Amino acid sequence: MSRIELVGARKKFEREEVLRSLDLTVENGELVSLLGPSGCGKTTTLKLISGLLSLDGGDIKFDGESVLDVAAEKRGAVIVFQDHLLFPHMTVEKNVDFGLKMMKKDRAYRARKVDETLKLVRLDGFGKKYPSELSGGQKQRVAIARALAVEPKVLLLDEPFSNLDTGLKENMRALISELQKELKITTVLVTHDKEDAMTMSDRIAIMMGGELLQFGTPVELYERPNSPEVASFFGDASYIEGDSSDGIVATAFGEFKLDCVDGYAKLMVRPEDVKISQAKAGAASGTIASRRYAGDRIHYTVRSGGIELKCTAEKTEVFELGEEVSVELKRERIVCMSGESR
Ligand SMILES: Nc1ncnc2c1ncn2[C@@H]1O[C@H](COP(=O)(O)OP(=O)(O)OP(=O)(O)O)[C@@H](O)[C@H]1O
Repeated sequence: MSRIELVGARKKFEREEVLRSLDLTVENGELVSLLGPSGCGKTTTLKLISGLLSLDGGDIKFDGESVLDVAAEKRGAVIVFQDHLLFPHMTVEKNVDFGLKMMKKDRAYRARKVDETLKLVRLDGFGKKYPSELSGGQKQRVAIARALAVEPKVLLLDEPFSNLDTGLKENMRALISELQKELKITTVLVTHDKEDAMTMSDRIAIMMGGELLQFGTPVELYERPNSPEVASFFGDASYIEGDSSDGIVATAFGEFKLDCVDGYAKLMVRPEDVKISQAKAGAASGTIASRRYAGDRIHYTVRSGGIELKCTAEKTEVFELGEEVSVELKRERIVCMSGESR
């Protein structure tokens, strides 16, 4: 277990500045996901933590001590890449034993550890097989066993589920979450899948263009995103403009008590927090512009003035295209986007 700190971390490849002063702390035993679009610097960050790449500026600390002068193999951080890179000519056992052998552990210890780790990833009985005899999910588990066998301080996972189909992905997510909690191992997971991030992480770091957009728990990021970019990572959202004065924001859908700076305000609301009902006098209204049946729910868009609001309704709440409806926003769920200008 280690606490990882990136302090003003910078990395350039030729002229491309991939990381611009990244500050990020992963607490002891925490699982943090790095989530962001392709090319935003997630894998680069993992490689910097592991020591496979070196920084152009800033610092990386494990438990408060800089590791910049510590070679990759001495840092105690292992990376599992998406393509799992097992040695094809070695059995599962030998693959898992590889790191232990490098560490010059004695034979009895290695045999016990290989056994123990294969059990941990539910692969007991597979030791004598070769990678070519395994499924994608099993190979991935061998790769994880190989990483865990050396008892790393830090586990770094680079898109570990991207080659797996949905069912297998679920199993792997559950397995990794379980192992991570059981072993209390500080883990950084790189993913571009919001579901991986949401379901597995203690905290999620949203990266874009080499910068951290927001860092927080899954609930914070879903319910209190600090920008439309972050909001859009975790599903649909609608935006309403308004004027803020003394903590009250006036909009076409009513007035809301919100902590926005005075002047122009941009509010975000999730589809499940937009409530539509039969038109009634005195309420804000709109017309149904689209309807999409989704089995257990119905997705609507409601047009009001120049605004389109997305709304997720119960399957029993059936409205017709063009029908006029009343629109109500759940006040406590509205978010004021900071730093937005008209
Ligand atoms: N060794 C390298 N040499 C030159 N450029 C590189 C190198 N490694 C990465 N890059 C560039 O740095 C940028 C960030 O790459 P990185 O692999 O960190 O992104 P990522 O967020 O992990 O993306 P993905 O989700 O596609 O894996 C990309 O533009 C990539 O082309």
